[in-house]
Amino acid sequence: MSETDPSADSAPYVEGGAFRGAMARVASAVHLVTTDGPGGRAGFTASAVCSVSDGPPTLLVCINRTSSAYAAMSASDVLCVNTLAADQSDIAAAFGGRTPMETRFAAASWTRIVTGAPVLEGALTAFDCRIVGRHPVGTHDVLYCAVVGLAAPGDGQGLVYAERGYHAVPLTHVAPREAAA
Ligand SMILES: NC(=O)C1=CN([C@@H]2O[C@H](COP(=O)(O)OP(=O)(O)OC[C@H]3O[C@@H](n4cnc5c(N)ncnc54)[C@H](O)[C@@H]3O)[C@@H](O)[C@H]2O)C=CC1
Ligand SMILES: Cc1cc2nc3c(=O)[nH]c(=O)nc-3n(C[C@H](O)[C@H](O)[C@H](O)COP(=O)(O)O)c2cc1C
Repeated sequence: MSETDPSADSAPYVEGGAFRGAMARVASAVHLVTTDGPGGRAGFTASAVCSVSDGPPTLLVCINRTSSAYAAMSASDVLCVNTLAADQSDIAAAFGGRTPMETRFAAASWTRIVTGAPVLEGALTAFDCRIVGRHPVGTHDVLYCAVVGLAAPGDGQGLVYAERGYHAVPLTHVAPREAAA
């Protein structure tokens, strides 16, 4: 474990509930992170996904070690980040917990491209990845993912999660004041 130790610093962590309350204000894209490997087929809904670098193309994914998908993700070298479209909140809910894995996957159609990880048909876009690093931080593991395949991006609207609910991205362009002048 290589967490920052707050006792080595003057400021302790804020309380977890206050942190989650603040994070509820932060709108995030919604993804299904899926795998298929020695631990079987598994997937979970994730908002903690981030682009790390384009050289080489790398994403990070954060997974709670209590997740029912954790054992399969740990046993696998591959995963796919399937970014959801606005009309896919039902499948986000299905992969968001307390649903058996086979029921989750039965809720949609799947394909495979490079690694064999499940690629969601109709996703806004999908990043097929090899897992190249794992780093525990608190309750979660951060997975570093080399992007080795892309599914053709759809032309729909994106799905975002904010204020504890799902919303469509209207893509209303807002120009900074100086750019508009
Ligand atoms: N990064 C994660 O692990 C996330 C987990 N969730 C799960 O979904 C449940 C419902 O979430 P909400 O309805 O949004 O209400 P909430 O009040 O539990 O969470 C509000 C926000 O805090 C963050 N968050 C929640 N749980 C977290 C966790 N364990 N680790 C890191 N960040 C976390 C997320 O940004 C979330 O949107 C959560 O209790 C959690 O189990 C939801 C979003 C992100
Ligand atoms: C919108 C949303 C975003 C989520 N983001 C994450 C995430 O980034 N990482 C994570 O480990 N769990 C995340 N979760 C929670 C998992 O999808 C899932 O609920 C959790 O792993 C427990 O599921 P289980 O019943 O399969 O154990 C999120 C849930 C929702 C609804």
